[in-house]
Amino acid sequence: MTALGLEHLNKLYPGTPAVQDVTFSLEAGETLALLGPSGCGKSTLLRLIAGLERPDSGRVRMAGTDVTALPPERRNLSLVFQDYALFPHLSVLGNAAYGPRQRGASRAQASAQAGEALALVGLQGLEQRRIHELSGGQAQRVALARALAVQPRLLLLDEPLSNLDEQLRTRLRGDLRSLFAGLGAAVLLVTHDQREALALAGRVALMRAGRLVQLGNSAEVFARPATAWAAEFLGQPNVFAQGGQALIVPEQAVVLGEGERWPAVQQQSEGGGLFVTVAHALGPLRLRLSAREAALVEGDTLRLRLLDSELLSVPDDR
Ligand SMILES: Nc1ncnc2c1ncn2[C@@H]1O[C@H](COP(=O)(O)OP(=O)(O)OP(=O)(O)O)[C@@H](O)[C@H]1O
Repeated sequence: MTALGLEHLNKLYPGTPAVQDVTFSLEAGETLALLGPSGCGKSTLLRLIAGLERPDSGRVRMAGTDVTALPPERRNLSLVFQDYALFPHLSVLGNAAYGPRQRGASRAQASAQAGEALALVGLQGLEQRRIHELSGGQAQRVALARALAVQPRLLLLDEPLSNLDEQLRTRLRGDLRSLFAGLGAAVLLVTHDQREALALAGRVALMRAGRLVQLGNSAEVFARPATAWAAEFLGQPNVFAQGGQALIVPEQAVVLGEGERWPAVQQQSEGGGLFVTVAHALGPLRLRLSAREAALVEGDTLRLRLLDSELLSVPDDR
């Protein structure tokens, strides 16, 4: 079932088209990551979906119903903010029970739903703690539990792991993936971290200056960026302008140790491996070589061949 449908959404702030003609849909049980640079409109889009902002034009549908004119509390969704926005004066249980209470559940019913949600995120036993007695990762889980306690059909997460250190992010990423898989709700996750998008979401939507540039299966979007800008944003180092188009040279297109000999103009050791810039006819080709591949560098030259079948020709929109 389609949990969320966006149709030609537009939102203009004075001087800034924050969201432009965005259309896509999200199925129940699916996780989609919204990815893009700072200021591209990710949070605005989330706020439009949540009902915290009204679009200038376009429609938001949830489970087939037009909710464009409905306030946030009537949309059957939960939003987890970047800073969690927990209530410091309430206990962990109080925070998690807040949503169900707001929606009219009895005290006992709200506690039961909160308890279930806290168990889902692995916080049993901490129900009576205050927020300031928690670690960053635990606070993040309380925010999630608070969102889950109302059993929403749609879960919106705005950079949920951005305040955590790298180690904790990696651990929570794994937890979130299995949590989402068991939830049955549609999940829309805003991030600017590509690894997070890949780890958590089946599909990725790539946004630039208010517009969707590409939307598709996560692995597919990373393997086949639709444009030169998308390729560079996703971390492809080798994107060359070529007759109005752009040529992407992915790692798997480069065969080392055979073919023509090229100058290796810059070499920098890095953790056993080697970063090399090769002065190729296409332009400076940046390669990251393993220790074994680095042995193929002969003084200041390197032989390599490009596999035509692995090269991608895309519009140059940089
Ligand atoms: N209330 C507002 N009034 C005016 N302009 C705004 C407002 N909110 C956002 N903008 C502008 O709209 C654009 C999109 O902002 P938005 O916060 O949606 O981007 P974002 O992709 O979420 O960025 P970040 O990753 O930095 O959070 C930006 O240019 C921003 O400056």
